[in-house]
Amino acid sequence: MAPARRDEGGRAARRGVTRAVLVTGAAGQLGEALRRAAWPEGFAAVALDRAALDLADLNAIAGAVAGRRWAAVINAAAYTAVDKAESDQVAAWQVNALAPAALAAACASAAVPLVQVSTDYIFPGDRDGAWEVDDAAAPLGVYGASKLGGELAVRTSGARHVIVRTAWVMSARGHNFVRTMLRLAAERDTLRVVADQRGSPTAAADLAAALVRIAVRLADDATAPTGTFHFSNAGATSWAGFAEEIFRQSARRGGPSAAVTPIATSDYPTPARRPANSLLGLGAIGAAYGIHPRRWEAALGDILDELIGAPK
Ligand SMILES: NC(=O)C1=CN([C@@H]2O[C@H](COP(=O)(O)OP(=O)(O)OC[C@H]3O[C@@H](n4cnc5c(N)ncnc54)[C@H](OP(=O)(O)O)[C@@H]3O)[C@@H](O)[C@H]2O)C=CC1
Ligand SMILES: Cc1cn([C@H]2C[C@H](O)[C@@H](COP(=O)(O)OP(=O)(O)O[C@H]3O[C@@H](C)C(=O)[C@@H](O)[C@H]3O)O2)c(=O)[nH]c1=O
Ligand SMILES: [Mg+2]
Repeated sequence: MAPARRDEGGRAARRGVTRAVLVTGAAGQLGEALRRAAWPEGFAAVALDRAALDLADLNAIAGAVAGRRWAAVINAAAYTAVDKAESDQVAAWQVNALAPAALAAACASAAVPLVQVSTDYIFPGDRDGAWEVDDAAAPLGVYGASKLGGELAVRTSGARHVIVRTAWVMSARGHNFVRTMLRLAAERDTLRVVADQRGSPTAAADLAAALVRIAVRLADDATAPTGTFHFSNAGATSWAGFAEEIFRQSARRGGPSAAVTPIATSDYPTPARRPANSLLGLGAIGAAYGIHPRRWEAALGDILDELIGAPK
């Protein structure tokens, strides 16, 4: 348990009360990481997967929030299939915008703070430099647009809230670029990967630790900072640079690797357009919450330790 949090959690623990935080999307990368995260003494995650709470069911959402005195709610569920969303708009908006609207309305009624997770893909990506929390959003695709709809619903709900935008989430489990690259490398010697889209890979575990800190602070402190923040691991790369680092670190551990041929986005046609630059400015979350993420290469190392083993 995190010693820094003993005071807040300790009071509840002494009273024998566990303060429960409702987590949606329990089976996703972030939901799993929130379940495994180190919660401070006195706090526990109650993580619900789709079978336990289907976000397509707005009445079920209202019932889940009203059914218990939650310390906070973290919405880790989302429709994350970026390309499929282009031809499946209603489903994407249902999960990414209407469900957060229903969660936020229920949180507002129950006076429960809400942590909503959003994405770098709400930005157009059409200039260099990091995107700051108050920069104008202009999503290029349905996924980003639906996630922006979710932000707006939460922001206007009256619920005390924090919206955390993140990027390029990776984990030893679930669907992500690291696992895709390792799988493809086992089948091919050379992979073509786009080199003109830049961003920051982010370990689900690191994001989860930041969200735990934020949710606990919101639960404990009525003056905790609210609003919109960014969290990614530190540093920037392209998808091609990311792939090269995956294979460099995988090879060091005796895992699969492949040569990476850098290509242009125009040579890798996909249904959804993606931002060319989606770097997120981390100043706001550092100033408000004292959260200063480590570099993405180190976070990737932990994931490969888990997937492959320690470096030889
Ligand atoms: N993955 C990424 O690269 C990025 C993610 N984000 C955001 O981070 C958050 C977490 O994403 P991540 O964990 O990576 O995503 P995943 O795709 O790994 O997990 C999303 C989870 O949401 C669940 N879900 C989808 N639809 C419903 C529904 N109708 N009812 C209940 N649950 C549902 C899925 O359930 P099931 O398993 O049953 O399909 C899945 O377990 C999301 O808000 C996402 O938009 C932001 C930037 C990057
Ligand atoms: C598999 C593959 C992908 N690519 C390209 C396609 C795309 O431009 C880029 C990344 O592809 P992916 O489909 O893995 O990533 P994508 O689904 O776009 O990932 C996004 O997911 C959502 C949920 C987010 O919120 C974003 O932050 C981001 O993480 O790599 C290649 O160039 N070569 C390849 O072999
Ligand atoms: Mg994808």
